[in-house]
Amino acid sequence: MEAYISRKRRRLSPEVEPVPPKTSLDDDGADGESTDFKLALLASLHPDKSPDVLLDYLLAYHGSVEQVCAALSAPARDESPRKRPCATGYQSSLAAFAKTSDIRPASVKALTKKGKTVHLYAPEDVEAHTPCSIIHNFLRPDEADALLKELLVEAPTFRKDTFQLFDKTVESPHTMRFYVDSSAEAQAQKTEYVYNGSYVPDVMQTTPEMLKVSALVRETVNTEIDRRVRDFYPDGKRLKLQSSEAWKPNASFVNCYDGAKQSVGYHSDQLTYLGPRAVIGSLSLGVAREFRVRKIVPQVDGSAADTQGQIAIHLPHNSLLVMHAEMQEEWKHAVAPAQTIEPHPIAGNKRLNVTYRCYKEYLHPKYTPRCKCNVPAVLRCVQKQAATRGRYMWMCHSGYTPGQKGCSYFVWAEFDEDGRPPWARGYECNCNVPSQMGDTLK
Ligand SMILES: O=C(O)CCC(=O)C(=O)O
Ligand SMILES: [Fe+2]
Repeated sequence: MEAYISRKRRRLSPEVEPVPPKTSLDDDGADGESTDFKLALLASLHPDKSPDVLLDYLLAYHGSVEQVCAALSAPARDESPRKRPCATGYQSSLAAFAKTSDIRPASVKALTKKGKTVHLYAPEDVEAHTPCSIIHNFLRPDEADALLKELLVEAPTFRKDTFQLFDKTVESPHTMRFYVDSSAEAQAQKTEYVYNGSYVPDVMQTTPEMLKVSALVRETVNTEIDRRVRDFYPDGKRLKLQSSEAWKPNASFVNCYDGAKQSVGYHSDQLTYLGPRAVIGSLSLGVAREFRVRKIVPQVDGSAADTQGQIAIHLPHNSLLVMHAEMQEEWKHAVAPAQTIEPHPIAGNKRLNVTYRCYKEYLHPKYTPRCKCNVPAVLRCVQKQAATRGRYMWMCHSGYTPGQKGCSYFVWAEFDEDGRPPWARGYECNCNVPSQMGDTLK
């Protein structure tokens, strides 16, 4: 359902984003050396330091052996690096190297450089350096196992997401299914909601364990949103266009990754039915995998974008990752293929993932603009082009899928401070702020 596979885009109009430059972020970096090699080098230079300590330094200095050596040779610091936390046996924390106030996202310096991957394990590092927060051991072990078992029964009938790219049918390298909370809603989804220009025939009603867990996810995600706003956002206020209503999941994509090679390419989730500044609660079960995120760097005058590297967040069994309101518009995420995986006692080689989402009634396709092909338009946010970055547009679904027949329909989208469109109940005209869309929406 999501635009999982990275691809070049055809240019629609000067207002729409240009073709992004191709990037390769899966290697070990511009200097070409692996972390193991760097650790071996550091160990030979600093035989008095344990590999754990050297790894912490390497992470803190973005993989630069030179900077680690300089730091280790400098006179002793007052605050020596904190002992590694040991919740999962392999966790490391960057927090020992920076005061908390220095690493709030508002002031954070780029943690990564182009071509580098920084691995984060500790919740305090994840929330300081990415738009996500993570809760390990989220459910009681028996609850997590019950949900996992239920999903393992469902998973063999999941399908690969497909869409048309020129004359080819492209498949995402994992399987999935979409669930909604009632059978009436499942029926409506099949006949009313459009994804990548097509109806989705395979929508199911949320299973009993998923529904039970949904209530727990709801409570925790709302708490996490409040904490994020209070501790991380400017002036402790919600982001502009972020809904002030409580987050209430009513739909979910369930993903299955069977074996190390199954994956999802870099993408942002579609906002068409979630609205601006959407929050998603993503529960991982079974095999632990790496969730990679990278910030989208604005492109000024055709300059090279994507100059930052990526951050890998480790998602063990029974962890809840909250993707906060700044995630979909400003970052991309992926589940990378793994070199090796550790089989899970119940799931074997499979990872199951439930992404709980809040579909907004006012974004039902009966209300949203239709393109000239008479198909409900998709909602997109300009991510790269610096001049229009952060503005939303309704456009023909074909606009982002090369080779798809469609029209060039495009209008800027308008929302009030709460992210509600003009036709929603409670919409408050942002009359005292410049319009999001100019005069284009009829
Ligand atoms: O498997 C995951 O953790 C992420 C899945 C995802 O990105 C999605 O469902 O949109
Ligand atoms: Fe996603």
